Amino acid sequence: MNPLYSSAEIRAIEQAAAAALPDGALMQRAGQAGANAALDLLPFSTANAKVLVLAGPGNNGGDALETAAHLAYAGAQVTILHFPPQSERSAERAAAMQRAQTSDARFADLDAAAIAATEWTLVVDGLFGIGLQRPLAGALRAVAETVNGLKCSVLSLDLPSGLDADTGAIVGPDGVAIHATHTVTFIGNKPGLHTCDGRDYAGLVDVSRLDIDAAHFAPARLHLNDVKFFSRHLRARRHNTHKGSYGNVAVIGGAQGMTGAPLLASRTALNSGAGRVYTLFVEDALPCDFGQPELMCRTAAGFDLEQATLVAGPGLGASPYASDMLASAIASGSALLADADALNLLAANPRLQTALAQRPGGSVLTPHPLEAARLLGCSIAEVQADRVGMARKLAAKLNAHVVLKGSGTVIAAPNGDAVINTTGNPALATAGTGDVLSGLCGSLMAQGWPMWEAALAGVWLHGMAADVLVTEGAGPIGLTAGELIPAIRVALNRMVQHHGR
Ligand SMILES: NC(=O)C1=CN([C@@H]2O[C@H](COP(=O)(O)OP(=O)(O)OC[C@H]3O[C@@H](n4cnc5c(N)ncnc54)[C@H](O)[C@@H]3O)[C@@H](O)[C@H]2O)[C@@H](O)CC1
Ligand SMILES: Nc1ncnc2c1ncn2[C@@H]1O[C@H](COP(=O)(O)OP(=O)(O)O)[C@@H](O)[C@H]1O
Ligand SMILES: [K+]
Repeated sequence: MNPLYSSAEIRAIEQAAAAALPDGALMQRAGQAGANAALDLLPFSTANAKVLVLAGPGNNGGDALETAAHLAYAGAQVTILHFPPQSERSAERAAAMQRAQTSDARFADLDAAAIAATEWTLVVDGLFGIGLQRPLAGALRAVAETVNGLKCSVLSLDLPSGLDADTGAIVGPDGVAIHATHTVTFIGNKPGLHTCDGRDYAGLVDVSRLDIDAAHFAPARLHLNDVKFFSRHLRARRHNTHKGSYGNVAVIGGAQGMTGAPLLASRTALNSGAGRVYTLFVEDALPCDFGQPELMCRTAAGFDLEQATLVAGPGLGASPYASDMLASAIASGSALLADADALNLLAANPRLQTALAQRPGGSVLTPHPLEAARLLGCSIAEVQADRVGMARKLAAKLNAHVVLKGSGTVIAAPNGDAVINTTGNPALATAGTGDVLSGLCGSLMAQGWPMWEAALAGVWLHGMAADVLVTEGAGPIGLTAGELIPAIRVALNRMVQHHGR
């Protein structure tokens, strides 16, 4: 089920596994896995391949030296740029060094200009792994910047050097990281490869467990999103059903000048299967959504909030009336998703936060990083520096299922379970896509999905729809939020056909 491990967990697994193995076995296996991944990226005639191997001062550098020796034995022209430790730190690294020295790999003290002057087939990045403690500086930084300017493939060992394995943030301040096209990561998969800057810097990720016994892996509390987590709720429709069988959604929003947001959320809710959808306006209601006349457009005043799953926030505004409506939604017994302005109103009102946290059934919150920062009373940079930690913190604080949006969306439950999503792309970086997501999650909740699974499936489908549209050429540039809606409908129906019972 795609577990993700923190660097502390990886070190514990590594220690336990190493204790039962001959000295250096894990580094040798890492080197073999690195070489296999590299060979996959080289032409069949290895002798023509020019490979630059960057070997740092720690054990990641040891993995690189092992990799270099294997590639040299396979016939590639290997050049090693070695950053030696102040004193050799481990017997295993020393043994790796010896193997590299006795191979045909060439050690060369290349500066940035010399690196840039050669046409490399591949660069293998073994500067730093999970032991990085500060930003890359001096010669290391210059090498990383030069490599980032090359056109060839770049394979990072364990993780792109300069990236934080736990958070996916580039270690700073003002840090740089190797921009890899491929990463082979060792022992277990790592959250930092999949969120924040991780997706941009890691490229295609492959996990090599180094043949470590499964008994050494404790159950993880963090996973990559997987259809298996929610597939049992993908149900084929029974013939003997009617609109009342598929739930009601009421989207609460639509202040003056912001009527588009609740319409996008409402249209998505309808097109993803909710039986009836109400669009509730806190100011003057539109008479009808002429593009989707099935929606029931009403003023929020007088609507019985007990009769629908509530999606509060799209275009809600910050008026006292909007705040009162949110308070009523929180006080209702209906399932509740809060997005956008509802989150800003919550951030500004500790009493609403207390009421939300005390809801017996909990709630779903879908903040982007700025909304999360407001709710947590910190900066956007602090949220982005630890997206998983901050999503968990917010989930615990507000007793809610939190969807922290952005590249590698994090879904966190109040009990600390968390998932990083793998679908989606920068086509989604456009106005209104968040409204589509809130309507989709609300729709699944109205159709009886538990909040956790609705959030996982909603985020998955939303990203999948964007991925399909990009494959078809409708993005990433210029995709509009409304185009996601029919693509989500197709993706959902396909998933039900494939997995539903
Ligand atoms: N020990 C083992 O048995 C295994 C280790 N593995 C590899 O070892 C890596 C972890 O090794 P380490 O703990 O040695 O850590 P790293 O190799 O990531 O680097 C740590 C070393 O770099 C120095 N350092 C940290 N940041 C620096 C910076 N910005 N500038 C200059 N120097 C800096 C540290 O003082 C330390 O000497 C993993 O990522 C993985 O690649 C794998 O070989 C699996 C087995
Ligand atoms: N670069 C990106 N990669 C992947 N997903 C993205 C990216 N940028 C935005 N998204 C997704 O798009 C949606 C944007 O939501 P939000 O910021 O609330 O937009 P809006 O308020 O305009 O609707 C979220 O689901 C977010 O995860
Ligand atoms: K690395």
